[in-house]
Amino acid sequence: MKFHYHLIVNPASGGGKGQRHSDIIVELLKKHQHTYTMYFTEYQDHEIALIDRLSQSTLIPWKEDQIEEDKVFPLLIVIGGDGTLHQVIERLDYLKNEAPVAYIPSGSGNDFARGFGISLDPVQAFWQIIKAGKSKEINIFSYEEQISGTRGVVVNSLGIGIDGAIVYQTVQAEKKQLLNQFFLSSIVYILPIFKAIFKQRGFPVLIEANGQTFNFKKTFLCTMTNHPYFGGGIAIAPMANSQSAELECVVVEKRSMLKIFHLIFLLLFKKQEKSKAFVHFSTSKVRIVSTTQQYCQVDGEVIEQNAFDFTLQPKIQNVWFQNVWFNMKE
Ligand SMILES: Nc1ncnc2c1ncn2[C@@H]1O[C@H](COP(=O)(O)OP(=O)(O)OP(=O)(O)O)[C@@H](O)[C@H]1O
Repeated sequence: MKFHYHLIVNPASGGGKGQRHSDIIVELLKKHQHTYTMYFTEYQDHEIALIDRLSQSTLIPWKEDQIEEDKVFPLLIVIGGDGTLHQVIERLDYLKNEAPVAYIPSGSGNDFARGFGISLDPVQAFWQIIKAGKSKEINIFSYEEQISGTRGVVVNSLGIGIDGAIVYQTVQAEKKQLLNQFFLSSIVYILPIFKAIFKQRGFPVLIEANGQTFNFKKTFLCTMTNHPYFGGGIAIAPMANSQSAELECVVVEKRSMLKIFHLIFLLLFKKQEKSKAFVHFSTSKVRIVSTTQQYCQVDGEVIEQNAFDFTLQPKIQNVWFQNVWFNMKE
């Protein structure tokens, strides 16, 4: 079987990492005499139009029993951050196209790559794709939200409360920074986190899972994830297993500020289970009802303040990578 690689590149991801990584990958493709076509995203959500076009004309599911020596399989490779990958996978899901997706992580957070064992080094990630040789299935999850009538997929995590508020405050700070060239960029990322933490009030959440109903009166964070990482490598759920078809549901209740900062400290050492404010459980399906106006994040993108009634369950995604790393330099 031969391959033709179709590369969707978000050059702006990771502050230009997408462009730099795509240059490296193109060099490798040329050197190893692979054929390829490049598609650069030029504006926000451009991935959707590109997937629509490729889905109609090119992308097909991988069928193990239809492999032929002289046939060429069109393999999609995404070069971008978690947001780009989310957009691509969500659109393929919407179009019911089961084509496999390969991925070169090039964002600032790269939680999907950390969670599923893809190297953050583009050369290593390239060989994880080339050496894979076939499509495989992983577990991500899908959601339906009753109040807005929306549905979609989650490749990393979906959270209501403080994580949504931090993403919101960070986006606002980034917008302001564009107007103020002299602002220190590291402060731009630290200040919104503190602002969100101090502003976040405890809020009621109802969770239905595993045939039980849980009522949390003063929720600070309520996050569903299928692997350990969120927020750019923070192991919010170290117990989550990316190989299992279960979701990990994490709830933190608001106590005093001192207890919140103690929990953040424990989090840095993956010892959060020592805190009584930290609750977690695994489930194959979950409903989360939050009746007050809260921010929500889906794979690091913010949903404006609202009430939410989410139902989430695992979903199979076809991917093209081996989670074995290769000692290849180029
Ligand atoms: N050329 C572009 N300019 C600006 N935004 C773009 C462009 N191409 C795609 N986008 C948008 O960028 C967002 C995704 O960014 P992405 O998450 O991949 O990078 P990141 O934010 O740097 O990484 P991470 O999520 O890992 O922190 C999507 O909303 C996508 O539509």
